[in-house]
Amino acid sequence: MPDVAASPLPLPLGHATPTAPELVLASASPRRLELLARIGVTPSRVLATDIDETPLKGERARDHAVRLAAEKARAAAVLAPGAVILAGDTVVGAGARILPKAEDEATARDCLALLSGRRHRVYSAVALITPDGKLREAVSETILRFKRLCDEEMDAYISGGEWHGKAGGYAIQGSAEGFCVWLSGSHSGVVGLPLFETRRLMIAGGINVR
Ligand SMILES: Cc1cn([C@H]2C[C@H](O)[C@@H](COP(=O)(O)OP(=O)(O)OP(=O)(O)O)O2)c(=O)[nH]c1=O
Repeated sequence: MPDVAASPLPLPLGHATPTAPELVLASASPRRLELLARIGVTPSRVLATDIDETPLKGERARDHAVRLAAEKARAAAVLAPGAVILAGDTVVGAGARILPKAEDEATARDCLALLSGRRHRVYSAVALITPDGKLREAVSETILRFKRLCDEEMDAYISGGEWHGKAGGYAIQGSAEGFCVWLSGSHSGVVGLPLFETRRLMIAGGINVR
């Protein structure tokens, strides 16, 4: 009969060690929580941060996403010392422009007009701070092309409200996927947390992930 007591017990998923530090998700985005659950990770706490998300002069979309994810993680680390902190940031870039997070209809409409019939990129950055203070960072880049949108399509999309609070004024996880001719990169990244990069960072940080 095997010596059951001697065999190591599997650690609960999403935990670092048997005396695991708590895992804090530094994000108010419900999408990030749902995406993390898909790789078996349940944070012990969710902490929304309030950082200035204004792009720096001349800042590129990729650099902006990486900087903001790190700033969110650092802000949460101050509030939860000794915890493992995970943060993310998703930025839509069209040409040299960083598109805003749409908080009103006019902004969402401007974003859709810019994205209509052309390619754009979504950068989704993830930052992990471990209790030793080390910051690990990763970013996914996804290229998407939307069909040319007619006025009726734009009006219907705007009245549906899915754009609210979303970078670039759309949510690929909703009806906007019907506008997407193709995408190349990370679907989870576009939604808010690139799961391949996130899982890799967590494993590098000593977190047990499915
Ligand atoms: C492009 C795109 C973005 N988004 C979302 C992901 C992010 O929640 C949001 C971009 O804003 P973020 O600043 O990345 O995140 P947030 O403000 O929602 O949350 P927090 O700063 O507290 O972490 O846009 C979608 O849900 N679907 C999409 O297709």
